[in-house]
Amino acid sequence: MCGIKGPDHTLRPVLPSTLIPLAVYFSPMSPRILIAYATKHETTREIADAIAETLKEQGIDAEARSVGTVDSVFGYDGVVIGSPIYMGKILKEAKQFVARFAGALQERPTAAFAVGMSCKDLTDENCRKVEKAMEPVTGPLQIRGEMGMFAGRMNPSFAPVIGLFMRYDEAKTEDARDWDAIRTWARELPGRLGIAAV
Ligand SMILES: Cc1cc2nc3c(=O)[nH]c(=O)nc-3n(C[C@H](O)[C@H](O)[C@H](O)COP(=O)(O)O)c2cc1C
Repeated sequence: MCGIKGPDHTLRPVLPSTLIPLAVYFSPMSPRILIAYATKHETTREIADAIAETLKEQGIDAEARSVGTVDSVFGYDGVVIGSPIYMGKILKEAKQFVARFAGALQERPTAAFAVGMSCKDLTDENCRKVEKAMEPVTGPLQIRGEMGMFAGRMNPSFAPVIGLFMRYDEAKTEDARDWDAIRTWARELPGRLGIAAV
């Protein structure tokens, strides 16, 4: 084989410069996954960041972005949509994201996760409430595999008025995020989306 010695003393093949753009075009690229999140108090953003980091460890080109900053989902091989739940509903920004990109989202594999204090105790009733809240995402899209249901973070400052009407255990300061559960779910995402790392 024709080759030159690289600085690390391994043989490197020589490509005529005219073929380099072709080689770049055909070289395997890392699959790209978008984690599009809505948030009011950053809890869900931090979860989306942890999911992106976990995917990157698997060789996936993952990007966590607030739903409002996404102009297009073209170029992504899969999309994950995450929202916190407030008063039994997901944030309107998450609904708007799904409505805005519905066509393109239906053409690519999608996964979803919800964040809420009810996810601390996933009884059948709480699961049903979370599933109901996520219907604006799961209804129009073919969500792959199990939806992530992650306990969030609570602070009375999140709800200065409504907080007065919450039970003490619902309104107290608490970070109930289970990072192991979040990372385990994220590690299973490529399989769920049918995307293989290169
Ligand atoms: C006013 C208020 C209402 C909430 N309602 C719900 C709810 O209906 N179900 C639930 O599971 N969690 C509920 N939560 C908890 C939030 O989902 C939790 O604080 C979440 O971590 C917030 O995420 P964010 O920081 O990304 O906005 C509520 C929190 C507040 C402050």
